[in-house]
This record gives sequence, structure tokens and C-alpha cells, in this order.
Amino acid sequence: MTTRRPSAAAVAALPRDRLLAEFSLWSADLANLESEVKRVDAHVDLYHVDVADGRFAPSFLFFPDQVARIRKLTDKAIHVHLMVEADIVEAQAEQFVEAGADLVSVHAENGEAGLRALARATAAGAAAGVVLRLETPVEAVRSFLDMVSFVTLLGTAIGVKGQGLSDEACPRLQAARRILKEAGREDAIRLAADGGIRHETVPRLRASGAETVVMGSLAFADSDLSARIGWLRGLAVDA
Ligand SMILES: O=C(CO)[C@H](O)[C@H](O)COP(=O)(O)O
Repeated sequence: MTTRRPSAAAVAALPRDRLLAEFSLWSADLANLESEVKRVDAHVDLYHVDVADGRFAPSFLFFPDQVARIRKLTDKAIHVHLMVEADIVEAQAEQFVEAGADLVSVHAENGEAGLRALARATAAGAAAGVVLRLETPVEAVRSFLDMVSFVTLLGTAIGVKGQGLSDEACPRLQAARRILKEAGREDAIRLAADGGIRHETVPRLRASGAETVVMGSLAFADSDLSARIGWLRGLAVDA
């Protein structure tokens, strides 16, 4: 495998006609990341890498050297989700693009610093995305719409895995879809659901407008991954 440069084009080339399988490496066997990537790679549309600083989110997660190592194992798109405070988000965005991230998402709650971080990421060749915490009004996405190709809505409290989906998640996706439409950005931006991704929640999220779901245990703990991904890709919007 040759190591390729960060590529916004790899993100733009992701299919639009089916639900994407975004694999969250936080839920892989963390003692065996290389064999985990090799095991799942054929089923992955894009990888999701959670980055947390222990302040903006309660956990400490992933760092640039890990992404650089993962970049050597796969040609699939890598999406880095920065759950970090505004004072470090610009530097973090740059470091993760340097390490090989194709898509960098910042939190809308980072405000102007988040916008500056995305400008740095796109200047360095990556695509840009924005994520909203569950408690943040969906309207907060508006100031990011000109810059991003991904909007991700958390469906659980930030930075904790293994949680159930909030009742707010589906109405929030529908509201985000309306905002993208009103802004004329529906065709340019993919809508993603992150958190609470379970067998019984995916059809509802898909029906509410999700175009990609961030799969943790639903992917990595499944004993029949081919069947799981076949099921996921077959879900219609009106499932
Ligand atoms: O950020 C996350 C949840 O917010 C993660 O991506 C995590 O991997 C999800 O794991 P699980 O689906 O098993 O709870």
C-alpha cells in the first residue's frame, strides 16, 4: 500500500445513492488496530477517527501519529472528528491533515476558531466538515455551510460510547436537511449521524435524512460484517 496525500477529492467521490458505512476506529480492538483495519477495510466507505482533548469532551482520544500510521494501511477516506477546545483546534486541524486526514470536522461550538481551522485544513488539501453537539441548536450550522462538505449531528452526549440514541436525533436531522435545502447546499453537503448507531436506530436515521452513519460496535462487534454492510447499503431513504 502506498501512502497517498490528503484528498478532498476522495471525499467528494463517495457515493450519494446509498447510505455510507463510516467505521469508528474508537470501537475497534485498540490493541490490534492494524489487523482491525485489514479485517474491515473492504467494507468501509470511510473511517471515522475521534479526537478528544479531555476538556471539550470527557475522553482523551487519538493523536496525529496514529492517523499517519493508519494512512499507510488504507486508501479509504479518513474523517477526523475534532472534539477539542477552540484554543487548539487550528493547530490540531493542521496536524491531522499533515498526518493524512482527508476530511476534518470541527465543532460548531468552536465558532470563529473552527472556521479558521477549516480554512487551514482545506488549504492543505483536505475536505471540511462541521459537527454539532446534541444540545446545540441546529441553526448553528448555518455559518459553516459555505465551507463544508459534511454536516454531522451527534445523537448522544459527546465523547462517550455505548449510549442509546436521543429522541431528539431524528427531528434534528430533519431540521438540518431543511436548512441545507433552504441554503441551496443539499447537493454539496452530506448529512451524517454519529452516536447511538444500532440495528433498530439506523432505519429511522436513514429515513430522517442521514447519508452516512458512524458505526462503532454495530460494525466492529458484528460476526457477519458482509451481511451487516449489505443490510445497511440496501436501506432506502423511506425505510
Ligand atoms: O463517537 C462515538 C459515539 O458518540 C463513536 O464513534 C463510537 O465508536 C460509537 O460506538 P458505539 O456505537 O459502540 O456506541
